[in-house]
Amino acid sequence: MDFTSEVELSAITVKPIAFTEQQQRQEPILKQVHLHIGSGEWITLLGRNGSGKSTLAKVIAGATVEGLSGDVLRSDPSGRLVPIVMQQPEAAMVGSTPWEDVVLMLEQNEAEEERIAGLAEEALSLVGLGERLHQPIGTLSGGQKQLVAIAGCIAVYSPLLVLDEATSMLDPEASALVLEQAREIHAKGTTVIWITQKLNELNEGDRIVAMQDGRIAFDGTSTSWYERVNGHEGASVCERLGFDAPYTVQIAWELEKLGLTLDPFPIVPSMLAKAVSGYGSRLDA
Ligand SMILES: Nc1ncnc2c1ncn2[C@@H]1O[C@H](COP(=O)(O)OP(=O)(O)OP(=O)(O)O)[C@@H](O)[C@H]1O
Repeated sequence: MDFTSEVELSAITVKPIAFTEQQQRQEPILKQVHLHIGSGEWITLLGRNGSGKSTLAKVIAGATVEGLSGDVLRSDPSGRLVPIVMQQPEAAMVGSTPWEDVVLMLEQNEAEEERIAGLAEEALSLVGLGERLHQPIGTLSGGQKQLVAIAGCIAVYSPLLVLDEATSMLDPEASALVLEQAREIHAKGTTVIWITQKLNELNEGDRIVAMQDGRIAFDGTSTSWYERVNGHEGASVCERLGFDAPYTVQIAWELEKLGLTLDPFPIVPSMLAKAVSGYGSRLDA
């Protein structure tokens, strides 16, 4: 496939659909959103309930969004819709088994008929469902259903993958597995928009885009997301936007208060362990 997945949003505004007089007076769902998504980027899109994340995801995916104004530029000349992996994958599933579901998705995307069976099997094996190709969908766990949805995106070579709170209904183990699969697909070159409210899903080097009241309130690195201006409590963007930082970050902040600044700032437990052990060896020297 010879297309890339650059997306450029300029002055995007989405007004609520006016059903009632009260809704007519509502604030726009998205207000003057400007965003450039480069090919191969990983973007973690954060925001509280109702901040506009799903609406923005639909705009990025190229879905029809009523009340939309502004420019959406996609470098994919086919103009085809980007599949969105949702919170509840059942809603988008059409097949009765993982294999059937991915085959139907390939057919919808007009894949070459003789390649369909092989592509479906390959994509499902890639996400670890090679042994469950013909297991009834209803008997799969929530995490396995999400993996079927991801396999569908892999099979149709979507250049852009949008996952809208794909782990919100999953236990920690299944969440980690789904996130790991998305990270692997990204490592192979796919652009990924990972929508979440869980800060323990952030990683070093992620670009964070945070929504508040329909606007982009922050666009920067995961490190600057947690950076406390002059070390003051409550002065990070994370705290100002009302998010609870994970324990790793809270420990790093506590150490900062005691005068111990860790470099690089730890986002995940393994980084904290490494930073602390490095500090210990400096003390020994
Ligand atoms: N078609 C519509 N007409 C009127 N209001 C809408 C419409 N679609 C969404 N909204 C409102 O716009 C706001 C943003 O919705 P959106 O689903 O984008 O938020 P979100 O950040 O994804 O929330 P959540 O995390 O709860 O899924 C919400 O207050 C929602 O009720």
